[in-house]
Amino acid sequence: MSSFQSELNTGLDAVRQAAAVCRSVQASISADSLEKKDKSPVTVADFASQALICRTLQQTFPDDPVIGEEGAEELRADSGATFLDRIVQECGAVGVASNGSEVCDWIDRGGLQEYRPRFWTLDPIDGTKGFLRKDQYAISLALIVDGQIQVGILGCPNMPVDESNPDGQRGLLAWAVKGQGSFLQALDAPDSEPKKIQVTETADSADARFCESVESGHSSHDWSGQIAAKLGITREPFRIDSQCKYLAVAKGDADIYLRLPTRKGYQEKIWDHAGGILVVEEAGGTVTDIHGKPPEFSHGPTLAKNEGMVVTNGRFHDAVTSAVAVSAPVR
Ligand SMILES: Nc1ncnc2c1ncn2[C@@H]1O[C@H](COP(=O)(O)O)[C@@H](O)[C@H]1OP(=O)(O)O
Ligand SMILES: [Mg+2]
Ligand SMILES: [Mg+2]
Ligand SMILES: [Mg+2]
Repeated sequence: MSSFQSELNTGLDAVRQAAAVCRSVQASISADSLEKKDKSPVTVADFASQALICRTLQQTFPDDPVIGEEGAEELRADSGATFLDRIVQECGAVGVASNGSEVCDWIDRGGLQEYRPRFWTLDPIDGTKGFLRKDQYAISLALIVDGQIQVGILGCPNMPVDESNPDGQRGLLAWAVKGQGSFLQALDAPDSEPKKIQVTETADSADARFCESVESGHSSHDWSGQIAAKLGITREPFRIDSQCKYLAVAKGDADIYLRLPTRKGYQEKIWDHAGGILVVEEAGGTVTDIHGKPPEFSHGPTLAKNEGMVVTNGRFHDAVTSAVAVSAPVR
């Protein structure tokens, strides 16, 4: 078996199962809970997704630690009992019978806080705001060995299977193993032939389409506007939530993804990037932080030595980081 095949297959199974839970919970969000800005659906889905993925990883790789976004502390408190019941129910709905204490133990398998030579990192729902708006979100899982991302997986349950038909079938699963390319499959067609994906061949940055966060609190829209002007970009930004932006670049729907810090001192979390980065790099793209430095996955849960992120198809990466530098606001 070629390298990391077992890790990849286990990760793909885990992400498919988590996607089923996320979809079922997202479908239950009512207009009423949207109106009330009720955050409980995303809380239930976040925890259930992390529980199921950590459970699957534990079964196949019992010695592998996980740096996951969530922890079960609040669920173990008396005030968490109602949530915990709902999470147990959601796990049951995808065929995983459990009880509250098991679910909490699975979630807390994601509690590694420091660097290890081999670990997984998991964002059980990336883009919680998109999830609540019934829009885009991602499930991101990656395996890091000696500081290098070796396996990256993105589950994107709401991404259109055919970009030209946004109202058609939805749900994509993308993955990459280092050195083996990036692949894409419809989430609901696990037996279909995976399609190799490639970034665009756009050579002039002025022709580029860039994507960025919907939320201006997560990535500065003012700054990206100035960068676009410097690069001569006239196309409107493609705003989507979550690591779906990495997928958009990897499969050629966009040429650039900018993540620009809104304040000094924010440390990006490794689970917000690891899965997406490998999928872009193996599709031929380039990823650095805003200073042109490669992301460093050897400092625990955050990218402590990096700031923001710049993702391109690799044709004009230095021009983009230069435009970022010359237009940097005083922070
Ligand atoms: N101040 C912030 N700056 C950057 N990212 C943030 C900030 N606050 C939350 N996030 C995280 O940004 C990501 C969403 O980014 P985007 O806006 O591109 O969809 C999520 O990982 C979200 O966490 P979460 O995983 O809880 O949703
Ligand atoms: Mg996230
Ligand atoms: Mg998250
Ligand atoms: Mg969160």
